[in-house]
Amino acid sequence: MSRTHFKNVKRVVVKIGSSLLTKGGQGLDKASIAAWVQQMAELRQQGIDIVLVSSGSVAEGMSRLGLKSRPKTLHELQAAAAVGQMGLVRTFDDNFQAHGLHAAQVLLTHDDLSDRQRYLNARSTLLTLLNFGVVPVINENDTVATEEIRFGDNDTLAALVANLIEAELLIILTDQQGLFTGDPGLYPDATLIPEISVNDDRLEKMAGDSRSGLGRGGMSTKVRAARLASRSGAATVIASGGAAHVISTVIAGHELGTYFVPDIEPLAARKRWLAGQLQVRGQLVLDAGAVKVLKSDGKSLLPVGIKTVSGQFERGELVSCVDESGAEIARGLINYGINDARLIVGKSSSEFEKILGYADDAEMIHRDNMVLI
Ligand SMILES: Nc1ncnc2c1ncn2[C@@H]1O[C@H](COP(=O)(O)OP(=O)(O)O)[C@@H](O)[C@H]1O
Ligand SMILES: N[C@@H](CCC(=O)OP(=O)(O)O)C(=O)O
Repeated sequence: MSRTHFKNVKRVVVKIGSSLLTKGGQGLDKASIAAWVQQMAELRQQGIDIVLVSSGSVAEGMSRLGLKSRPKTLHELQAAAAVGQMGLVRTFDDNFQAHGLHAAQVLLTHDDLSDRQRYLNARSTLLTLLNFGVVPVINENDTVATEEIRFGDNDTLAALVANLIEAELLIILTDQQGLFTGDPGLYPDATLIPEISVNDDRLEKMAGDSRSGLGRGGMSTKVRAARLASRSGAATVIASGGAAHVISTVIAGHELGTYFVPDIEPLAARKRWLAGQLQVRGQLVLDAGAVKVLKSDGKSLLPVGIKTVSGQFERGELVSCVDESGAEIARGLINYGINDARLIVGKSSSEFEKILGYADDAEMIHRDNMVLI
């Protein structure tokens, strides 16, 4: 897909980072917000579905509470987020109303998307809002999210939302012009990359962390988000929120920021949901034969090809499969809890009944419940 296709997109996710929204921690940047909303409103009025993923609740809460630096403890962060989210939604609501549009607040935790039923519910609610012509404004539900159930950063949340609603384009607005060959704050000679494949091995090395003290992700989570989004075929553009008419310019297909080309085979819907799971409960080390049948033959994983298992998991939970060098090959929902899995690794299915006292699935992970990495 080239940038010229962006002119025809029907569904877009726009993610705006904390550093942009809050003028480096000085309170919400209302002029910029008005400009972004105007561009989104124009697109909405042309019939394009727009979903906004907005960070900034913690940063705005810090500003309202007079906190000089991002709180360190979870309860302070959660309190700041609760205060700041009020300002955030009010500002977006006022701005969308000024264009005759309704916004809707949607707060999500990772738990909401890891449970298949809730995932499907979130999807139908978002699609219903879009059918009503509403602009959903999504953020992580910071006040209740514990480490266990959080996305961790809104770049990942935005990518999972793009997967959820099958958006064709994810636009990530940040305080840089796009992805540079290195963090421009640390490497002044770094140059902007206008276009790169989501498969390019150099991405990891180039993208670093956040240094603003306001945001959480940095460029590394944005790159990961571009990869995640590509699993449902979505293209990603990372661009500067400060560039004039940034959203409209990207959609018009002009060269701006970094375009991540989604040149991978998109995954089927259920596998996409699997690939978006973040809480990995255990690890299986596979022998070379098992790695081969998974990768090239598209088969299920049998216990006989597993060397060791580790972690704490129940039947149905997500585990990661690695080769003997530790490289991740696949992820999937396992058919046995850790205690039983330990007993049957390396064994053939004809022995399970004798070992476990019952005969169950022959596969450790069925192909339908597995996604290759
Ligand atoms: N290769 C890179 N190119 C551009 N920015 C980078 C790179 N590596 C790290 N960064 C850092 O990522 C920051 C953007 O991420 P972040 O602070 O999380 O912003 P946001 O609040 O928009 O999510 C930049 O300000 C920069 O310091
Ligand atoms: N939910 C948090 C998001 C924090 C976050 O990911 O920030 P950023 O890296 O700026 O997108 C908030 O609203 O403050």
